[in-house]
Amino acid sequence: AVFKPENVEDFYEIGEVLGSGHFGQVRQVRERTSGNFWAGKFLKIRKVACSRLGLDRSSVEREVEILQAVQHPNIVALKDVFESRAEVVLILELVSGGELFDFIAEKENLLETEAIEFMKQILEGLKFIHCKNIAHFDLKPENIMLSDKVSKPPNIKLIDFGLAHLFHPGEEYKSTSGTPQYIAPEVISCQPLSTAADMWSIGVITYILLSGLSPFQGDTDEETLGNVIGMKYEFNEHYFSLTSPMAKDFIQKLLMKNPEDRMTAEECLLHPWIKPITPKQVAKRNRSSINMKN
Ligand SMILES: Cc1ccnnc1
Repeated sequence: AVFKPENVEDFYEIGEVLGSGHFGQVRQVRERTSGNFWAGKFLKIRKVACSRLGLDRSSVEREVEILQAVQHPNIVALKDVFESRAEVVLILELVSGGELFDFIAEKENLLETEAIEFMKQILEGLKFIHCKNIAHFDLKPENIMLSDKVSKPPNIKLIDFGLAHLFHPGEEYKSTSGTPQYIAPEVISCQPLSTAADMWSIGVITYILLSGLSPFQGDTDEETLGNVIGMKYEFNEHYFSLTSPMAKDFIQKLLMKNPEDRMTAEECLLHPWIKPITPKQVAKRNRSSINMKN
């Protein structure tokens, strides 16, 4: 694929840095014709294959293909792509509401019903990409953002598809990238991966959302990875006393060692914690709240 060879600065005024990561930098940009704001993701392309710096051009082409395939209200939209000699710039929808977890931390008390509203949107986005045989493979709180700071309820956007993968029928895919706290056991033990690896990450994210604790985190990455492989986690009564049994059941059905045993995004949306069936269940859920003590 060839991206626009024009100079991105002929069309966009480059603004402040919004974030940076393994890929390069994301900066706010302003479209000169319309005055609208977007996010420019500046990716360094490596000139020689053996260089450690920068990204392989083919991996950038993959990210662009995937973003073009996943147009959904809960997935960050791709508008344009420019390339210069050593850089590719993705022009993305501007997501300016900050990270989900910063939003939770700022609020006083958060009912499980509000946490469920967030989870529903995350799961709708995941259900959409998974039904297209695409896995995100880097789900973590930093990659779950709010579109703005004013919408009620806030609108969730999944960002950073730099590690995402489109599965072709019958293909085996292995990768060891991801963030230790959130990666599934099969990633660590180099087994073939599937969209179920994303569902494990959702289990970890839900556990943290409800308790403020990270289920497998150790003092070092090695310790964390050991805890994930050993399935060593618990619902410490001191942090989970206010959490409903349905919420714990939801998490347990995602933190399963065997990827095939885990709920899919579609099954999560039908789980009683997310989609209560009886008014009694709704009442039980509303009596519980998030533990904001820590
Ligand atoms: C960090 C970021 C990424 C994409 N869009 N807006 C902000």
